[in-house]
Amino acid sequence: MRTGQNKAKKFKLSAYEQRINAHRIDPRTMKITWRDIAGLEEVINELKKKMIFPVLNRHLFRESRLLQPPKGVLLYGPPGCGKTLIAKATAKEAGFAFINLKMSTLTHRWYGESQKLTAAMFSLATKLAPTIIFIDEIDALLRSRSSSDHEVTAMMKAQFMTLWDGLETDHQCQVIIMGATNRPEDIDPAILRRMPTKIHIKLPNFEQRKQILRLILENERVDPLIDLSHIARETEGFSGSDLKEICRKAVLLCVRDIIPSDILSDDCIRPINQDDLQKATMKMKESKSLDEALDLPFTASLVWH
Ligand SMILES: Nc1ncnc2c1ncn2[C@@H]1O[C@H](COP(=O)(O)OP(=O)(O)OP(=O)(O)O)[C@@H](O)[C@H]1O
Repeated sequence: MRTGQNKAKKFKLSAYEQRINAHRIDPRTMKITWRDIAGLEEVINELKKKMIFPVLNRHLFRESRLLQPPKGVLLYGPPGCGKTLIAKATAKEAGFAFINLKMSTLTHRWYGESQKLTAAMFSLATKLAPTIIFIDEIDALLRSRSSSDHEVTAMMKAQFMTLWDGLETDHQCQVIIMGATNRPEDIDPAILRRMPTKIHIKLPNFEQRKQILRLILENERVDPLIDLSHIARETEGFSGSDLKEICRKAVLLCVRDIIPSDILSDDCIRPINQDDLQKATMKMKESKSLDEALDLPFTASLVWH
């Protein structure tokens, strides 16, 4: 398969394209595959059917303008539920070039700069096609238009849409914008129309939480008596990212048991047991309720306490 990495070498890139190119990830070096995502089979199947299949089999749809892959896909839902994971795995599995940007990468205090970066993003993606441009926090710029819009923002939004429509006209050009947001209600309706495939990635339910826990602990040493159903029941309202943090905290409990012994053999860290997972869950609950009390968006704490 000819990947974006190979193709990029064949093209001369402008200075602005090179700046965007710094945000490109070669699908061959990407580690994430469908196997790294638990509980989202329906989402994966929808993406395979609506996006990957038509791009990889474009010869079948050459004559039809109606059977083209969408030029835009919106992934929306609460933080930490796998939107970025899904976008990366889609690019990896399909072998598409992947440009991973935050909206803030394109915005510059000088409109001229923003305009050139936006144009470079589209031109680089076209050169590398098939390409997924993944834009996290897509609502940050492409919010509903209002009279309070800064003139620069309004102009940039207009330019973005014009270039996007240019892709639409060239129906053989395989560039797909995948936007992610926690606030779909804030996105400009004109932008939403350009993303006909909208996928809601919700907080995981009981079964999904169990599957995520199983996957995260797959390669860890765990006590065979561990009851993941119990932890899944205890963690209603938790995201995949929260569950990962619980497992990380549980591993830290095992490590803490061996400190300060100094000579360590491979199997000196005991397996994670139910008690570790339950203690870690309690810690996470406390930390989440503190964040809620302070009205902070929850971010997994990186400090063990
Ligand atoms: N369904 C899942 N299966 C396996 N791991 C998951 C799943 N959902 C979340 N995770 C874990 O949570 C981490 C964060 O997920 P990700 O960055 O994809 O969330 P996101 O929805 O893009 O969040 P944000 O809106 O904050 O950018 C992942 O790296 C992974 O470890």
